[in-house]
This record gives sequence, C-alpha cells and structure tokens, in this order.
Amino acid sequence: MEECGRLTQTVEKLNNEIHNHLKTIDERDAEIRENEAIRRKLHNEVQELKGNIRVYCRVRPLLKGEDNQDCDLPITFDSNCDKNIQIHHSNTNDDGCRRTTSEKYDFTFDKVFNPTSAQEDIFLEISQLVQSALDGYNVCIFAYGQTGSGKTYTMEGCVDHNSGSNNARAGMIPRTVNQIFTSASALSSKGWKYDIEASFLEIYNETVRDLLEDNHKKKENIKYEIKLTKSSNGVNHVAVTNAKIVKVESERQVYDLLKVASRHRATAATKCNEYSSRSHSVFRLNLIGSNSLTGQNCEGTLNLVDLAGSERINVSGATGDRLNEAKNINKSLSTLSKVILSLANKDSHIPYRNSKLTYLLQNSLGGNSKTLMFVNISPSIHCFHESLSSLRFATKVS
Ligand SMILES: Nc1ncnc2c1ncn2[C@@H]1O[C@H](COP(=O)(O)OP(=O)(O)OP(=O)(O)O)[C@@H](O)[C@H]1O
Repeated sequence: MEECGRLTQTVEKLNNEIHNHLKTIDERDAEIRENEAIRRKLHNEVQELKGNIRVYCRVRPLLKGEDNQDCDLPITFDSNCDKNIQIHHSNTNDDGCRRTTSEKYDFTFDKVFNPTSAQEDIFLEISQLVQSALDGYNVCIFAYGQTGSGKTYTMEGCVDHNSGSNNARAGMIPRTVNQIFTSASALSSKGWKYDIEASFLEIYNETVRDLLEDNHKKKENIKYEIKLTKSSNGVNHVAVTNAKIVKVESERQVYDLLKVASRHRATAATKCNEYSSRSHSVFRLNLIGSNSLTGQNCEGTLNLVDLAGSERINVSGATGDRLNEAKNINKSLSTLSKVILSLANKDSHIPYRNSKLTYLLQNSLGGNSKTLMFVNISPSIHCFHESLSSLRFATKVS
C-alpha cells in the first residue's frame, strides 16, 4: 500500500514536471514567434533607413581582347569610400598646336563595386532585400547599362543551370532562389509555410511575351495583356492574361524554368554587339506566406529585371526595325526613370502606364516597396560616352 502511494506521488510529481516543461516550451515558442515579428519590423526599419530606392554601380573587368589603347582605365575608384567613382577622358586636338583637353566626372551612389568584386560580394547587399520579400514586401532589382556592360552577368551570372547557385560566377537570380528556399525552410520552425510562384516575362517592342511558354504555335496567337486586379483580401495585383505562373517547390524546379526562359530570350544584332539583348526580362517570384501558429499572412513579390541595352540610337547606327526597337527601349527606360523620380518626389500622379515595363511593375515600385538599380559599366575607353550617359541616368534615379 505504502509502495503504491509513493509511486502515485512520483507519477504526480513527474506529471507536474512534464506540465511545467510543456508550459516552458509553449512560452519559448511564443517568444520565438514574437522575436520573429520584432525581427521583421526591425529588418524593415533598417531597409527603410538604407533607402527604399538604392542605386549601386558595378564596373566589370576588361575582357580578353578589349584594350584601352595603352591608356589608364578611364575610371578611378575612391579607396577611402566605396560610394564614389570618377570617370575621365583625354582628347588630343591636332589643330596645329597639339592640345590635350581632359574631362572628369564624379559620381556618388549608394555603393560602387569595382572590377574585382565577386558575385558573392554583390549578393551580400541583395540578400537583405530578398529577406524583405519573404517578409511580405515587394522588391524590384534592375540591371541597367549599355549592351555588354555586364547586366546579364550580374543577374544570371555564367549560366550553369545544373549547378544553380553553387558556382562562384552564379548571378543574383540563382543566389536569390537559393536564399528563398533556404530561408523559407528555416522559417517553417516558426510556423511559416510559403507558397512560391514563378513567372518569367519579356517585354520586346512594348509587347509582352511569356518566356515560360514552350508551345510556339500557341505563343504566336496568345495576347498577353497587363491588367490590374483585386484579390479577395482587397490587395491590388498586376496580372498578365494568359501568362504562365508556375508553383515551384524546389530550387531545381526553378532552374528548369530558367533553362526554358533562356532559350526564349529575344536577341537581335546591332552594330554595338553582334547579339544584343533588345528586350527587358522580368523574372518574378511571388512569395505567399501563412503562419498556422499565429494566423499571420504575408505576400511579397520579388522582381529581378534585366533591362534592354541602353545605348544611344546614333551610336548603335540603328535603322528600320532596329531603330523602332531602340525607340521603344529609350521610351521605357525614360519612363522608368520618370516613375522613380515621381515616387521620390511623392508626386500625386505616377506615370506607370506610359510603358509596359512600369505598368507591369507598378505594384513593386512605390509605397513600401524596395527598389534597387545596378548601373553596369564597362571599363573600356571605347565605351566612355555610353558609360557617362549610364552614370548620368543612374544619378537621376538616385
Ligand atoms: N563582373 C564580371 N566579371 C567577369 N566577366 C564579366 C563581368 N561582367 C560581365 N562579364 C562578361 O562580359 C560580357 C558581357 O556581359 P553581359 O552579357 O552580362 O552584358 P549585358 O550588359 O547583359 O549585355 P546584353 O545587353 O547584350 O545582354 C560577358 O562575356 C560576361 O561574361
């Protein structure tokens, strides 16, 4: 009897201990969820302090076969401050008495990356914005610059869709995809579950095309129209009729989509570069999160945009179709800068509808959204005037 009483007491004691441990676990879980909410808030405050519109300049290395005619690179970096860059140029006028005139231009951006910067260094900056997208904010990352300045290298890198982000030359897109899947999986321990959707569109001559549509016959007959819609919870969405939106559950699935898209990117010849990208490509990930423990929901969109070459029409010597392409590119790039300027000035009217690109991105530009623009620069002396024009454009944006 006595033994039985002792055992009952022990069981009761153990039950109490289990109850207390479970209570502590519940409290810790609640604390973790609370800390996650605080982390999200603080992360966003830091991003807002850094600026919801940022401009980074990236100068690529000289490539094999490019020479600067025994001149110094026409670009100087400030070793004390990674925000400054100077570009310079000397002209020798042979007008009887040889005179050398030199031009120097200074620019300041949120960050300047020199030719030795690795893809990994660049991604360190971007990864914070990827986190913002997972936290429910809309993010746009653009690569701007003349043909051959390194936009596609920055966005996609040296493409090896089999190794994904696991490659030193992998660009921002594969690294972003890797971070999203890694972070989404880590957040599952805090109750978050993410549905991830991918789409990949191209805008060529102010016409939208779907880079994921493999059926060529269908592709030619389909009209892709940009429409504003409202979801059941009252959130505005920009939808493109008939465009494929693919639910993705693994990195590999996204890399397979990227393979399809890269086969379809439109290219055309110009005098500047044999095959030059004359279209804007918009790789979009919708990140729809829900937390079963807290009942919270969030929805962020991440757009990675490789803009068409920005070279000026007179330099590319364009005529006919190429001239039309160039005019459309100029129009959309100038609308993009006007939209960003109007947002920065908090204008009442933002001219989103003046180009397909800004119309498509309208939900991810402005409001709480984060915008980052890379201005890509070639260090070649032959590109001096184009580089100057790109830096001036980027200064307007910043
Ligand atoms: N940071 C870099 N390091 C090494 N190579 C680079 C770098 N940036 C660009 N390149 C190389 O320079 C060349 C031109 O780059 P890229 O194709 O990315 O230019 P682009 O601006 O996208 O041109 P386009 O408008 O034609 O698409 C490529 O061979 C690319 O591999």
